[in-house]
Amino acid sequence: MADSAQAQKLVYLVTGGCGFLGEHVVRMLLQREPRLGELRVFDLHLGPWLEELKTGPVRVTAIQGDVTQAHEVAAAVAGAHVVIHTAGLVDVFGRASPKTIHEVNVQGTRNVIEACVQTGTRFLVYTSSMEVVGPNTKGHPFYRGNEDTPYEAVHRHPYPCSKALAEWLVLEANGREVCGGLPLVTCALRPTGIYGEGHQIMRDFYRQGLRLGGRLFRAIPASVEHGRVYVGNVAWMHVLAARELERRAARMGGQVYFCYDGSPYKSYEDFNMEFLGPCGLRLVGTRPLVPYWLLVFLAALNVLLQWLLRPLLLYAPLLNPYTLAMANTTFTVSTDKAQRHFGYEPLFSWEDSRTRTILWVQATGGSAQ
Ligand SMILES: NC(=O)C1=CN([C@@H]2O[C@H](COP(=O)(O)OP(=O)(O)OC[C@H]3O[C@@H](n4cnc5c(N)ncnc54)[C@H](O)[C@@H]3O)[C@@H](O)[C@H]2O)C=CC1
Ligand SMILES: C[C@H](CCCC(C)(C)O)[C@H]1CC[C@H]2[C@@H]3[C@H](O)CC4=CC(=O)CC[C@]4(C)[C@H]3CC[C@]12C
Repeated sequence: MADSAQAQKLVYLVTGGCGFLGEHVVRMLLQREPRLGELRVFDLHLGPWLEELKTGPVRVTAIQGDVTQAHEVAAAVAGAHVVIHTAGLVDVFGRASPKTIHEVNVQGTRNVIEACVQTGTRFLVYTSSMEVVGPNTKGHPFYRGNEDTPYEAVHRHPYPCSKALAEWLVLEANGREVCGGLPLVTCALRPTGIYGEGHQIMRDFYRQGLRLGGRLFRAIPASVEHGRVYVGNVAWMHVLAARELERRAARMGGQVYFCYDGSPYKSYEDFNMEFLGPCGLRLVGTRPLVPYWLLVFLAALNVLLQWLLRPLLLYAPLLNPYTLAMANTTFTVSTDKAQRHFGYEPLFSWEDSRTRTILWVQATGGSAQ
């Protein structure tokens, strides 16, 4: 009895813990992981909100660091039981160079794996992405697919290339002997497009709509389905996967899981309107108002402008050939693998997820926060 009361307190490390998803993972761990003794939050940029967490019963350690620096990662990992590696450079707009994206997403992940091996940390959950699968460069639809659905995953863009390589490294590391002689257990979670409180792009669309007099203009056919998942459920899935990796190592080790919940299948724009509509915006047009060839032209023009303006300023609009292809290609998942392997059920219903997101857009959408 004394044993269970004093059950081992665990040290968790969350890389990228101050990002959009990372903050939700941090807060979820504090709320829902009873065995948590210390929570290390590692990020290039630490958020001021971390301070308020330091007053609770769990020791919260903020570590400002860079995943590309192996020694900084090793110092943060040393003594941790579990690592949740969400840090990443999410850039599909040409803000960062391909080299930087590779360094952060691939070398950063390699550093995390090597740190686990060197310091004896046995459990690693990696935040991968739907993008390691697709949409591919050929624009093939992936319609309600699962982890075993055959799909030609071909990428050229630096972001999906980096995520695919990093995911491969993580899965390949499963079973490696860590310091102390025990095997490393890893798995990768693949969110589709995440939404919820803190989602910058949602706020950008809201502000754009306000500037356009409360309207957004349909650019993508309503029939194109784009997979979305609520950030709270993605965070919960990370917490649960991290918890269950030890108990279900044989089943979960080296596995990939799409992140899913009850969010409806809709086009990217119609889905956003679920939140932006109640905030007073409307989507004009039942069909795209701009012909597709013109969007393709404008996307190509944006690439040219980005290149021409680079010496003067960073021009990185939302529309480019890659984002257009992403929004214009059906990619949705339908799976229960996480439920079967580690008992995942979404923590937030669609109604909750929607309400929480609407309240957040209303509260912060028009402000500079
Ligand atoms: N936002 C989305 O829809 C999706 C995101 N993902 C993945 O989820 C993870 C988190 O993404 P978001 O929260 O959306 O992005 P984010 O940009 O809000 O968070 C990433 C965090 O990583 C940190 N970071 C970046 N470079 C770093 C470095 N060199 N060293 C230490 N920390 C560094 C950033 O400061 C940031 O706090 C990423 O790995 C991303 O690839 C996967 C699927 C969908
Ligand atoms: C910004 C895109 C929408 C632009 C619409 C247009 C061209 C008409 O203005 C977004 C469409 C799809 C998004 C991506 C998708 O949800 C999957 C992602 C997974 C990740 O791992 C990171 C984020 C993202 C690449 C996401 C980024 C924005 C879109 C391209």
